[in-house]
Formats: sequence, structure tokens, C-alpha cells
Amino acid sequence: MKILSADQTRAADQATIKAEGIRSDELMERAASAFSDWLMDRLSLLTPHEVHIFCGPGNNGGDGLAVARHLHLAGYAVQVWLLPADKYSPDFTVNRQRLPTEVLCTHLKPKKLPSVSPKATVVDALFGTGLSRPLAGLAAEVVEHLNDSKATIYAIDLPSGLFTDAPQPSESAVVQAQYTVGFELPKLAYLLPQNARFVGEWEVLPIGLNTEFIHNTDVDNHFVNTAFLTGRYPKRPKFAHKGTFGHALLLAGSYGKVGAAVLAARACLHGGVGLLTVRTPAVGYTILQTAVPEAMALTDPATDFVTELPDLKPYAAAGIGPGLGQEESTANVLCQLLRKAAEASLALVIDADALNILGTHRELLDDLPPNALLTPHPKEFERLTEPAHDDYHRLELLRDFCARHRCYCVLKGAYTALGTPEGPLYFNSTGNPGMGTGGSGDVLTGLLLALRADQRLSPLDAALLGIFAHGRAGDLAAQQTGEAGLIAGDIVRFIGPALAELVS
Ligand SMILES: NC(=O)C1=CN([C@@H]2O[C@H](COP(=O)(O)OP(=O)(O)OC[C@H]3O[C@@H](n4cnc5c(N)ncnc54)[C@H](OP(=O)(O)O)[C@@H]3O)[C@@H](O)[C@H]2O)[C@@H](O)CC1
Ligand SMILES: [K+]
Repeated sequence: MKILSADQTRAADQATIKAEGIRSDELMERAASAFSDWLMDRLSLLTPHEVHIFCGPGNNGGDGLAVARHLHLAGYAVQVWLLPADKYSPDFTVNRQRLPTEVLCTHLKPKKLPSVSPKATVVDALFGTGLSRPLAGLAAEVVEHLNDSKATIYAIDLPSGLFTDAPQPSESAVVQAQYTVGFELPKLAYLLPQNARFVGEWEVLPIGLNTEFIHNTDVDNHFVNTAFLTGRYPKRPKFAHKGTFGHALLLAGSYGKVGAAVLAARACLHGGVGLLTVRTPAVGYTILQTAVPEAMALTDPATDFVTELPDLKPYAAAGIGPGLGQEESTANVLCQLLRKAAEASLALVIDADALNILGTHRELLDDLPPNALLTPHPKEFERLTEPAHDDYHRLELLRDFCARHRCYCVLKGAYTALGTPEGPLYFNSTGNPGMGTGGSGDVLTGLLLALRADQRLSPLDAALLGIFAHGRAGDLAAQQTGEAGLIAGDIVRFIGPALAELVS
């Protein structure tokens, strides 16, 4: 799914109105009906609900007025509160006129705000994509009042006070919604940790925005769901053999951290790799051969950490980092690997300690071969770049980093973001908080290594599929283990089923 900016959303609305020959208030009616149906599915008519709808002067307020009409006609006790303004949008005015006279509709006044009980249902229709500056004055006062009320707040399109695709000043007033319901496509604002306490849970409802316009619009950000991945993961051919899916090399493990190598190796095998060789220090030999008999062990001459790079000729892809340690001789191995990878046409996946080595030897970033895939969490990413002021800035750093180094970079988080050399970012939709557990990242590395070794997949598709399947495997595992009980090995067990769902 494409993520549109505020301007692009407006243009999509206009394109739909033009293509279908409808009036803008008809499109608003679709949005309001979809929102009302969604809300009424959640509010039982059997329990009396005090529903307060707070409307601003633009089309977000127009949506709120139309929702008030729908709820009233369905039998809910609704009260509407209007924010006074110098001008109101035409579709606000149309829906103001359509509001049945029985619905109580009152202008808000400073210092005389209505009391809203903690049991009330509040619909926040003050501001949406048309917010042009941080809230101040009466609007800010209303927002603080709603946040203090502890009522359940449902925001239409955006929690009021939040910009669609830019940060707002940290002290500015923003509605803290329990649910945000948008239309057709997700917004960037929904996906960032700094906005989680405002957005709450979110959902988007279809309103039939013009598909041709959306298809032809170039965007900076995408949201990756199952539909987005259709056709990207081909069925294994009938006459396939282990060579078809590539031979991968995993450089991982050091004394006390051989488990990371085991997890990554298992994930790589369950990720469908043809052959896997693991370069590990001597201390890992017996552990690896016992825990992962399907992998070949290529033991390093050193006992406790990897010190020598093996011959790269046999391999289609190499993964380096899980449990590797940061010894100087290990750093040397990374340095050689980077320099030889391009010549050996080797796809690279770089994680964990290998990223930390890059963080302390930033000059090595210039040696990254094209299309290398890095998988940092935000702290590791900071070591490769600079501290970010906020989540939006971090995304800009990600975009710059990938363009400068012609690489792919998986910035791990609740909505993991994949940066690409071409510029667009891809936000993942799978995964759960249970996956914040030791070894989860090693599993991702192993899975990505398998997909990068698969010669049928482009670097972009391998990365998208790997990130999505990793999260989905975690979701499937959590259904059995619960989120707290989830461990990295559980994710590995569900990689196969998660990938099977993606075959098309
Ligand atoms: N277009 C369509 O067909 C559809 C649109 N839809 C809905 O429309 C919403 C977008 O509507 P919108 O563009 O009218 O913007 P909206 O967020 O209501 O606010 C604009 C008003 O607020 C004012 N204002 C801004 N900032 C302010 C501030 N800090 N403090 C005070 N005032 C401020 C601003 O005034 P100005 O900036 O000109 O001073 C203007 O008067 C969208 O989120 C969705 O809900 C859906 O129905 C689907 C179909
Ligand atoms: K709103």
C-alpha cells in the first residue's frame, strides 16, 4: 500500500471526485458512513452511550457532523460540540445543515468546556489532514480537556493536533486517541513510535479512492502487507535442486555466543536456502554440528572468535554478525569480506557485531558492495550515522544513508522500516512485542541470508519478504506461546508456514 502525503491525499480526493463525477460531500458521506459503521460495530445500542462529537471548521469537522447524523439516526444519544471559526469549509456547512434539529449542537467557549465523563465515547473530528500549524488557544484547551477526561476517544483520520507527515513541537496539544480510523491508505504518522500515544490502535477503511491516481502517484513511503507481496515469492520449481536456492556462508559466533550462530543457521535453513556453511570459531564446532546437523561447519583456526575469511568462491550470499564479537582480527575479516564481496558477486547481510565494528570503523562503510543489506536496531543505526532528533529525522537519516552507500538497511522497530538505494522506504506490518527477545535479530539475519542467496529474488524482494515473514512467523508463534513466552527459537519454527503463505 502506498502512504500518501497530506497534499497527495487531497489530490487523491479530487481525482476521485473528478473521475466519478461526484460532489465532494458525496465522498465525505462515504467516509462518514464507513466510520459510523465501524464505530457502531463497537458500541452496543443495548448499553446507553454518551457520545460527544467534537467538530472543527474544515472537512474533518464535516466528517464529524455526518457521523453525528448517522449515529443519531441509528438511535444513539449524540451531542455535537463545534469549534468557533471565522470560516467553515463548504462540506462542513452542508453537513451542518443536514444535521437533524433534535441533535444538540453547541459552540465551544473558552473556560466553559462541557464535562465529559470517563465512560463517554468521544469522536475527535476537530482537525485532520488540513492542520496547518500547532494547536493553540481554544482548540488546544479543548484537546487538553478531552485528554484529561479519560473518555474513550475515537479520532477521525488523525488525532487532532498531529500532522500527517511531519513532527509537531513536543509541547503542542495533540489528542490522545485510543483508536484512529483513517480512509483508504495508512498515514506515515500512524507508524512512528513517538506518535503511538496519540494514534492508539489504527485502522483504515476503504472509501473507493481512485485506484488509477494512486497507481500513478510516486510516493516516498510504502506500507507492506500480504497484498503488496503478491507475486514476489515464486513457487519452488518442480525440478529444483539445492543449487537453485543458492549456497550461503554464515560468519557467526564467538565464545559464549555460539547460540546466535545456531539461531541464524536454523533460520537460514528454514528460510529455504540450498546449502549452508557456517564459519565459526573452534569452540562452536561441536555445538553447531549437534544443534544444526543440516549445516556444514567450516571451523576457524582460532578457538574463541573468527579470525580468517574462507574462500568465497562457492557462495551466492554471506551473512556476518550474529554473536561474532568485535575482536580486531574479526574486524579484519569483515574488512576483507567487504572488499572481496563485489568481485565474488556475493550478496551480503550485515548484522549485530558486524554493525558495531562498522560503527567504530566508519571508513569501512565506503567499501560496502552494492546492494549490501544491513539490519541495525535504532541504537546500532545511530552508531553508523548520528543521533536523530526524532523519528522523522531518523527516517531522513535512513534515506540518506541508503542513497549514499547504495545499500538496503532494515531499521528494526514496531513497524520495521526498510531503506533502499532508490529512496523509498517500506514499512512492515507484521510482528508483535513478544519478538523483542534475545536472538530474534539473529533469526532475521539467517532468514534474510537465505532469501538473498535465492537467485530468483531481487535484493528488494528478498528484503521485503524476509522482514514480513519474520514478523508473521513471530505472530504465528505467539498464538501458541503468548507474547511473553515467545523465544527466538519459536520464531524459527514458524518461518516455513509464514513463507508458505507468501508463495504465489
Ligand atoms: N477532501 C475530501 O473529499 C475528503 C476529506 N475527508 C476529511 O477531510 C479532512 C481534511 O479536511 P480539510 O482539508 O478541510 O482539513 P481539516 O483538517 O478539517 O482542517 C482545516 C481547517 O482547520 C483550520 N486549521 C488548520 N490548522 C489549524 C490550527 N492549528 N488551529 C486552528 N485552525 C486550524 C484551517 O484553517 P486555515 O489553515 O486555513 O487557517 C481549516 O479551516 C480529512 O482529514 C478527512 O477527515 C474525508 O471526508 C474524505 C473525503
Ligand atoms: K481528528
